[in-house]
Amino acid sequence: MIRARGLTKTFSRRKETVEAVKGIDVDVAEGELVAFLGPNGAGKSTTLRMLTSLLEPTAGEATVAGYDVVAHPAQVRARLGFIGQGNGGGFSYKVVDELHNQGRFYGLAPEVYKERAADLMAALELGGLEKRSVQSLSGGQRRRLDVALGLMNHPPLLFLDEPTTGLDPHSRANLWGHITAMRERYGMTVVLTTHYLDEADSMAERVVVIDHGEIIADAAPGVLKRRHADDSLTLVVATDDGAAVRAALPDDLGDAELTAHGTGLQVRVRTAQGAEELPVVIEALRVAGITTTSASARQASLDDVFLNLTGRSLREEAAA
Ligand SMILES: Nc1ncnc2c1ncn2[C@@H]1O[C@H](COP(=O)(O)OP(=O)(O)OP(=O)(O)O)[C@@H](O)[C@H]1O
Repeated sequence: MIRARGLTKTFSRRKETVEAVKGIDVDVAEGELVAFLGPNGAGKSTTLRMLTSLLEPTAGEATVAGYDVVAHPAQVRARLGFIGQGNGGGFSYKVVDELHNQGRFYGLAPEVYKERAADLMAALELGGLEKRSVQSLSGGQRRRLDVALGLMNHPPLLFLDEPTTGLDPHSRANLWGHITAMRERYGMTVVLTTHYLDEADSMAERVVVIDHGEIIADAAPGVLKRRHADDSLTLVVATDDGAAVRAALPDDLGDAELTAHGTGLQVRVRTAQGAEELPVVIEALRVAGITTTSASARQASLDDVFLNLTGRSLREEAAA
């Protein structure tokens, strides 16, 4: 569905040159749900804008739905829905007029766009809001209207630029439910950008991690975590004999970090096995005569992946 090679965008601002996207290669197959994840300014929006033909690449090439984005922008646009950051159209328009205008924009016949608008309003929980002005809608309703606008031409490919930014957790979950339902209904390929780690982790089938205009990792969230981060186990033991603790721990664990904890020690180890390793560790300590007083396992997150790849925390950068 998407094939990009050496895609590059350089902006010139006064004397300054910004290399926003530095020669990325990416393929997206039909039906995939892919999230571009990265901090502010990483080049996510610029990539999306090139793939949607809104912005001409400085170098490289991309085909979307079989058409070159530079040579055939009209054919590309006819096959995709694009939901940018906080658009939502003319504020004073009524919801239903916005959808009908979008249908006219795509050259649909009135009976077609009216039926689609009614269908999408029902499917996206916008029923009853037809006559309301766009500016009177809540943030979550606005984003659902954005999704409806992006789907008016029944595109085989949907691009969403930070669809859930600014929404509360409940509205985010609700919008996700709608995006996945729409995807199943229309069999769409979905490409989105986000800087919400948990969202990329739980919703995307594939995460393309982008930093400073380059793709630094590209795989399913579970694969990224297995490849680039470890789960960790934290235990508190009732002894302050660090050497005995180290000697008792199974050999396949990483180096243990020991810190004083009351009269005992807190033990932190990395493991590729996850929580299943916890009973094994507790038993190994018990056999060595060491009592464990508390224990927990923490799963690796995509933030650990980003941290291990870049030395920076995406969580902190996203909050900054
Ligand atoms: N029109 C422009 N003119 C000059 N520089 C630009 C322009 N658009 C983007 N940039 C710069 O290109 C870089 C990448 O920006 P881009 O918006 O693609 O990042 P992003 O990953 O989408 O970030 P965000 O999450 O903040 O949207 C940034 O340094 C940005 O300042």
